[in-house]
Amino acid sequence: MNTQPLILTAPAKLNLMLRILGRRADGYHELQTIFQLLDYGDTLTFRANTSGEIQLDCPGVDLPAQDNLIFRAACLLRQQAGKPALGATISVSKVLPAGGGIGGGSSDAATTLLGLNHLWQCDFDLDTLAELGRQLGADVPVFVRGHSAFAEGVGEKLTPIPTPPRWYLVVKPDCHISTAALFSDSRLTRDSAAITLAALRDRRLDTHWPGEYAGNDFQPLVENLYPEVRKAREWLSQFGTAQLTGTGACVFAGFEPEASARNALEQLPENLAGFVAKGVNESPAHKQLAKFAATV
Ligand SMILES: C[C@](O)(CO)[C@H](O)COP(=O)(O)OP(=O)(O)OC[C@H]1O[C@@H](n2ccc(N)nc2=O)[C@H](O)[C@@H]1O
Ligand SMILES: Nc1ncnc2c1ncn2[C@@H]1O[C@H](COP(=O)(O)OP(=O)(O)OP(=O)(O)O)[C@@H](O)[C@H]1O
Repeated sequence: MNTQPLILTAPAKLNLMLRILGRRADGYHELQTIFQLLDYGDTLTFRANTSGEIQLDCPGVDLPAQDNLIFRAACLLRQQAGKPALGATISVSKVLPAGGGIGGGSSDAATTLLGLNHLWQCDFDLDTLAELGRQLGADVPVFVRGHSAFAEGVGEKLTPIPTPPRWYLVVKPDCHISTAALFSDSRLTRDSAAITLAALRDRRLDTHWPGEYAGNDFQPLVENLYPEVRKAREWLSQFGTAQLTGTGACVFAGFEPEASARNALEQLPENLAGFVAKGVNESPAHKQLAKFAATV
């Protein structure tokens, strides 16, 4: 066991496009999406021990510890390792809004699997950790694998895909959207045509990529149910194409250079929250973990 403290960033994601292709017999939906990882996220500090207890300090997440995805990820990993004496203290500095469509809870869970797998010396490979992650949520595997990617299935069939260097302004309207409620809404469009990975790859990686393939099938329904999301998107549209990420509530637009994004952030109306982040092809958590493994 490695008892050194390990500090990792749990990055946010954006869905640069999202198509709902259909509903499976188990109620889950077949999707196509592009996950864009961001160089911005929650900070998790892990300390491993042999107390058999997982202690979590996660201010800002209003849930009993046993429901927190971080706690659930740690317990699932320990169970898979078959070593009940494994323990850890985990403290979290939370910046990603829950119910934002930027995958904060999912990313926290994935980062916990990666961090404790290393400290506890479980030595599970990424395939095993991604499968454990899938049991916690459809968005967890992409954060485990740590690459911006084209995703199919329920979001777990991942093909890494390079994305253009770009900055994003992410805006959070003041509302919380339940992913489960949206997926089960009878008004949701579920019959989009599939696109091919080849079609995406054939497009030049210019600043507008993925161009005509952008868009999000949740957007019309979300904007109907939550007028504040439509207003936020309309405000952001003055700077370029703006769209919903995941099931919302956040909307985003791409910028180049960084100063343009920061300039737009300064003009953000008071009733909206927002942040600027860089789109990256590799997760900051993976980079930090590789550095830690090399130095400790
Ligand atoms: C909308 C996205 O954020 C796009 O990245 C994801 O598809 C949602 O992923 P997530 O939040 O990790 O979702 P989960 O926690 O696995 O599931 C929440 C609920 O959403 C529904 N759900 C989720 C993913 C999916 N492909 N089909 C679904 O129908 C299910 O009813 C599930 O009960
Ligand atoms: N560590 C955590 N951080 C945030 N939310 C958590 C956490 N653990 C459990 N949750 C629960 O998970 C729900 C979804 O969290 P998450 O931050 O992934 O939402 P989201 O950004 O809308 O996700 P998605 O993009 O997958 O729709 C929250 O509403 C919260 O109740």
